[in-house]
Amino acid sequence: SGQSRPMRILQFVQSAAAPGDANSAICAVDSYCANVEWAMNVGDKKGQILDAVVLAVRPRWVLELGTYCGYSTMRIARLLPPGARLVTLEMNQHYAQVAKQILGHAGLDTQVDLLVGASSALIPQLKKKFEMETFDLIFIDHWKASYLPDARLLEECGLLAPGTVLLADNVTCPGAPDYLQYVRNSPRYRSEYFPCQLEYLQVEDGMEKSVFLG
Ligand SMILES: C[C@H](C[C@H]1O[C@@H](n2cnc3c(N)ncnc32)[C@H](O)[C@@H]1O)NC(=O)c1cc(-c2ccc(F)cc2)cc(O)c1O
Ligand SMILES: [Mg+2]
Repeated sequence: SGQSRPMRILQFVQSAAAPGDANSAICAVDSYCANVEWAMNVGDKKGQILDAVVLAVRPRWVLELGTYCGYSTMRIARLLPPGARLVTLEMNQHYAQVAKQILGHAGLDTQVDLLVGASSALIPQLKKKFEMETFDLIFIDHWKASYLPDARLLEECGLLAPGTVLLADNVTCPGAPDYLQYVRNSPRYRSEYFPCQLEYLQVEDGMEKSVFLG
């Protein structure tokens, strides 16, 4: 049932997770994707690394590139301090619609602004749209070939401040070699690799945490 994988995930969350309970919605997605069908959520192992970074940064402004079904969106939003905002960008209208409903079920839609469109078109509009200056944390999890051009675009748009943390998923699998080479060799970043496993599988993956130095 459910004409798409995201729809099937949504239906399972709606049936299995307690409304308003973010942790039960996160558990429901992980349970479905670990036992029924794989999906490209960051998952619980890498998700714990994401959680630790969010808690360490205590961000006022967070940007997520690549919402998909909203799994990592939930993980971040549930840990935000009061008044903090999470802006998440998703270019696929159907995925965005599913994510909106999953976030609503989890009771997390008030902290989150979900924009539908390509990151390269939306990033230049963010300062004006949200009347903000810079992001404290950026979670990068969209097309792997877009990681580097979008990191450069964020720099050019003045959306990074000294101390801004960029956390990138999948730097090993599927991989983002040009992005890794850039953040590891640029004097403008201090970069650190967190080895992990690909979501729901025994395949090696990892996340790269890069602090912008200005
Ligand atoms: C790219 C996707 C995540 C989402 O990103 C949105 N998106 C794209 N480009 C843009 C943009 N330019 N602006 C806004 N949104 C944008 C899209 O529509 C997807 O919903 N993620 C992945 O492809 C992904 C794939 C794998 C994976 C690993 C091993 C395999 F054998 C097969 C796949 C694992 C992961 O952990 C991923 O994250
Ligand atoms: Mg990913």
